[in-house]
Amino acid sequence: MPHKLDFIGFGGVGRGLAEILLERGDWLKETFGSDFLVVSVSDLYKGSLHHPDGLDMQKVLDCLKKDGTVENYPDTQGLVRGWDSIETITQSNADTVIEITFTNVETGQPAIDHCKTSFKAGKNAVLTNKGPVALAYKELQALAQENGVRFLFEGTVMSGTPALRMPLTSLSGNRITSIKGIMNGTTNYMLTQMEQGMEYSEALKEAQSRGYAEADPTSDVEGYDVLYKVVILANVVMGADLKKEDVERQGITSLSAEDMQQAKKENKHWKLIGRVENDNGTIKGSVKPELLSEDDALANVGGAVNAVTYECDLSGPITLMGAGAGVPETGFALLIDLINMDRNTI
Ligand SMILES: NC(=O)C1=CN([C@@H]2O[C@H](COP(=O)(O)OP(=O)(O)OC[C@H]3O[C@@H](n4cnc5c(N)ncnc54)[C@H](OP(=O)(O)O)[C@@H]3O)[C@@H](O)[C@H]2O)C=CC1
Ligand SMILES: N[C@@H](CC=O)C(=O)O
Repeated sequence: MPHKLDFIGFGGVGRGLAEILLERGDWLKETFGSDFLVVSVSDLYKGSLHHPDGLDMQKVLDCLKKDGTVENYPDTQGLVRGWDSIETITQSNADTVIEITFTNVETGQPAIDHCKTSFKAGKNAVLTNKGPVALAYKELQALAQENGVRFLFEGTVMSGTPALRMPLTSLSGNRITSIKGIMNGTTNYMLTQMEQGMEYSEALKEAQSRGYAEADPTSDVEGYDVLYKVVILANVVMGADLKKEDVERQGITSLSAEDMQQAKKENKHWKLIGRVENDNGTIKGSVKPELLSEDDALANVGGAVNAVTYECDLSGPITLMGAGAGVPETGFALLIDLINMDRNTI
């Protein structure tokens, strides 16, 4: 039986996963026994399609490329058009909802409701949307468990780089006492370009065109995106109950290309650093630009690459480095959750 998927939201990340499934669907079936079938795509402005026997995703992508919407997807018997996100989740025959709408840094909505509706309908939810995990992790995890379904979200921190699964699996048995890292691809890309002389606004435009930035890039440059990742790491990896209001936050908007170049002359680099620290039993989080000297492991992490160090009491510090954002990379994060779901592993 195929593993049937609803795509709720269909922007860059949705396209990333769709392209991966088209390119290596047969291989995934042969290698892992995972047979993924997209039965719905529901996007606010691009439109909505559902077919219980599956959509032709090449045709969906072709329509989007040509028209920017799925309106001209060919009619076939059984095709349903126009369902909104909630109708799709409640009425489709999918097993799993892929929640890839924008991250709302104020309320986490409508994604929190998308997750709740999925669980109550007996569907798993896999997301890269940080809102539900940062604001309602415990409640959603409990609801998923109550309904016997899975809640997976590897791509919420560092896209396809396993910043959550690695500490939760390979580092287990350690006490992780602190986490520190560069956790935003957009700003790290911008700071790297600004070090080379590019102006702030040009660097932001490039990061947006490469698919790294949030729908509203204020979230990236003002540090909200990293704040959410800090809360997720604290609560999911360190078992804390950190709230977004508890986290000190400062973004990169006060840094200019001149600041970056001046620092470089002194063999230093400005980086936007997220931290989670255990301060005598109280877990604290912060986000702010820090001036790192060359001997710091994070100083030369450039472009959209991110890196995070987990301070572990048994294994010592372990640093993970890889893509922090990007279309295929984040599509892959969804894929790895889906494969682990099929294997019944975390
Ligand atoms: N891009 C990246 O590198 C990474 C992104 N993420 C997260 O993944 C998620 C998706 O990112 P990305 O694809 O880049 O973002 P995009 O902004 O490209 O896509 C989000 C899509 O969701 C749609 N949408 C918004 N609200 C609704 C709704 N209520 N119902 C249906 N569709 C809706 C938007 O519609 P429209 O535009 O048509 O209005 C848009 O097409 C975000 O939450 C982001 O934070 C996480 C890690 C990395
Ligand atoms: N906008 C984010 C995307 C991933 O979470 C970033 O730039 O890191």
